[in-house]
Amino acid sequence: MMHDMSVSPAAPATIPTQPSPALPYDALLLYSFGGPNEPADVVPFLRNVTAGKGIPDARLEEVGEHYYGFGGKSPINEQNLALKTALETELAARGIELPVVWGNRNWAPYTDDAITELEEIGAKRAVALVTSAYSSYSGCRQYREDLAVVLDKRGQLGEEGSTGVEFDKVRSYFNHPGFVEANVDAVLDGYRALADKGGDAAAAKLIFVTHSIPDTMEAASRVSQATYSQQHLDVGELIASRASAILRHPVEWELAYCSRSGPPSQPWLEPDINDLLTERAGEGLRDVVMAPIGFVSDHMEVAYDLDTEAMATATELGMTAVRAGTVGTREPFVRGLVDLVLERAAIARGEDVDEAVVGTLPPFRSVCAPNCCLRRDGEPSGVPALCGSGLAV
Ligand SMILES: CC1=C(CCC(=O)O)c2cc3nc(cc4[nH]c(cc5[nH]c(cc1n2)c(C)c5CCC(=O)O)c(CCC(=O)O)c4C)C(CCC(=O)O)=C3C
Ligand SMILES: [Fe+2]
Repeated sequence: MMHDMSVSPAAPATIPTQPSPALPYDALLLYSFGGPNEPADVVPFLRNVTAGKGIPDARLEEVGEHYYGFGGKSPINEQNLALKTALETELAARGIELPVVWGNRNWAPYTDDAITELEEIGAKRAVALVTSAYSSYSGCRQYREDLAVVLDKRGQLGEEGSTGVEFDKVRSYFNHPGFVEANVDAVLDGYRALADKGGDAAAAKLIFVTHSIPDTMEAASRVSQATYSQQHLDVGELIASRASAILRHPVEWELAYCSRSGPPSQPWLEPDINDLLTERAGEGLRDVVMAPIGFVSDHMEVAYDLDTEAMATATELGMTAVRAGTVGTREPFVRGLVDLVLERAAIARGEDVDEAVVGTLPPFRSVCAPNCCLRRDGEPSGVPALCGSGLAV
């Protein structure tokens, strides 16, 4: 394996590999959601996120309070900077020259800022790495649409796609070995933390948590081989069975959701983590490890919905609960992301690639299908999207 430095003598990191394994790409776009840095950012950030989404004002005020409770600052930006540094370090260690540019859909540095930076460094063809592991409108297509919308505003969207910097995207990576391995490590740390807290690890339930989405978005996400929830269930089984093998006791697990929004009349994926804790406590469950596999780092949803709200619920119910970490900058995750970038590059070069994958689902598409991950089934978004087979909506 390329990353196994033990098999080759130490080489200076400055010697470029010829030809670069990242070709045809000359830059990596670390593409994320964004979040506020200070109280004055909160309302404009929420406006950016919710433009035209029909989220009730009451929900927005409530979410605003979550941010104000943390000084108006989301942890997400610092975490993305840490991931950027980790990616740069991993690329340098492998002798790969590929500048990393960071951009967000909803806060500075915006997509537009990132494209400007790409132009400034002379990039012609970038590969986008989105900070969402699972495929759905929110975690995939919305990023692809944002690229097209921003290029259009810059006067750089032609019939065939970008007339400026070109973009491809790394596939949804929830079932890549690096992501799964890092989550197994995080879950094992969670079980250790539970034991430290006096919990009964052998009797504990492992509850995976992810962001809820509307049922309609879930249904539309199936276009790419398996729906959003099925993707979680597939890696959940894998993470739990691997953790169980290492812990040497059975690990029972379930999937729960957090951060529901939208009007109450609109069905979203359930059970909510708080409802599930309440129900299981009623059945006698005392010990819980919550593992937020739906998030790649400790976003506000993790800091508020899990560490604050769900923890309070668990405490009220008399449970011993811990929250496992997110993959963050864990070594297997970062290594896996760089492997994925090189895999995407090989696909772009037209090579026959053996895509690394774990679980029962196939590797997700690197080039999205025309109707992939629409917002709602059968309803074309009306917005062109990059990184697919054509600009078709
Ligand atoms: C699947 C999914 C992910 C996981 C994948 C990924 O990681 O990308 C995710 C991530 C995130 N969501 C975030 C924040 C928000 N999401 C909102 C609203 C929504 N999210 C949705 C889905 C998802 N969202 C959906 C279907 C909506 C309804 C509106 C719509 O249909 O689009 C709202 C509006 C208020 C509210 O309703 O809560 C906010 C403020 C932040 C930043 C956190 C921080 O600051 O640390 C992050 C990383
Ligand atoms: Fe969200």
